[in-house]
Amino acid sequence: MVSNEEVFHLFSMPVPRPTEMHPDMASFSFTPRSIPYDQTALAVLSMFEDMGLTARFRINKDVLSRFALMVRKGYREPPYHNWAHAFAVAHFCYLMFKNTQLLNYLDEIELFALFAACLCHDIDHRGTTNSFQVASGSVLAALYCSEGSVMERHHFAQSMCILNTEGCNIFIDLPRKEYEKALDLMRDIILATDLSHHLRIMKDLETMAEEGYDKKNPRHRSLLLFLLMTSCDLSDQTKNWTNSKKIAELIYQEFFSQGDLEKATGRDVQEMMDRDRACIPLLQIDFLNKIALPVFRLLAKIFPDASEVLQAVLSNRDKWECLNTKLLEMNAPRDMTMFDMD
Ligand SMILES: COc1ccc(Cl)c(-c2nnc3c(C)nc4ccc(C(=O)NCC(C)C)cc4n23)c1
Ligand SMILES: [Mg+2]
Ligand SMILES: [Zn+2]
Repeated sequence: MVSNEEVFHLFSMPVPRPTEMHPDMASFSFTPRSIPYDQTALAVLSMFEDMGLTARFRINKDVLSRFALMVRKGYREPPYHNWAHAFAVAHFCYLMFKNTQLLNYLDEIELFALFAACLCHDIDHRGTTNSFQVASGSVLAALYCSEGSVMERHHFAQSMCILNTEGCNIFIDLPRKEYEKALDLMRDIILATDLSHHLRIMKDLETMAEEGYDKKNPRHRSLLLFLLMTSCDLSDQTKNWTNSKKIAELIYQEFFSQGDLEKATGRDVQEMMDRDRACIPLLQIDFLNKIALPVFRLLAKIFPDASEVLQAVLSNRDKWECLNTKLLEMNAPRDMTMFDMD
């Protein structure tokens, strides 16, 4: 639970417009990680306000304050899957609202659920993967491994716990039908953050982009929400090279810590988790080519106003190619030590 002082401190502050917090907060090139941790809760309120969600859904300011603080507190401190990641993910959702005609594609309840899901989507992450949960026989695996998406089911369960906490339910004043819709959307969107789910629907996403988005088609509406969620989840790759490289450093700190644990317990280690075998530039080129670029190509095709983010990802992929060539020429290691170099 968050203290009443914390809630009162946030609740009593006038909510600035996002661009009053940071002049370029509404532009795709803005890096949300440059917002200090102690300003992020106010920034969440500011984005809710600026998207018109507070007014449209009569979200009580002290409930929204308590919700934002509870969600932030629900994150642990692994190198990557922490509150800074969740905040950056939600900020990209806000950028899509500000830079595209998002409400011509989705309705407001879907935007509300998407933004809330972005904030909550990795809550209580331990910095380890679904397969690690199952292999290590964790409590979460015991709870969820029969359905798969172990961590994502836990993130959703934790989110529901917060909504069921006194004074934290931002959906509470919605009419019953909209309330149920919002929670169903939260569930489907958070479960869709499992990359293996994304890989399963890639063909359907491509078909939808080919045919053209049809907002009267419920399947298209769901697919679009999942594409938007994955775009937000990978949005660190749409920023400048410094950001992209820093994110890789954080992710491989997490992956290699898991690999160390797996080695210590005599289990098989995937190459991308093994600090002695992983070649970071090659792994990143592979991830950008096979996962991130297809996502942002689809996003740019459906939202031409977002084309600049695809260019940024292409540029980062090219930077990894250059860096890989340079390290090869220098016969330099391409492991964690590469992050010490510029
Ligand atoms: C959308 O859900 C997630 C969940 C977890 C993570 Cl870490 C990410 C994520 N976000 N940014 C990145 C970057 C820059 N590189 C990554 C390299 C590999 C993988 C990975 O999981 N590879 C195995 C899989 C393809 C079977 C994920 C990477 N990633 C996204
Ligand atoms: Mg996740
Ligand atoms: Zn995430």
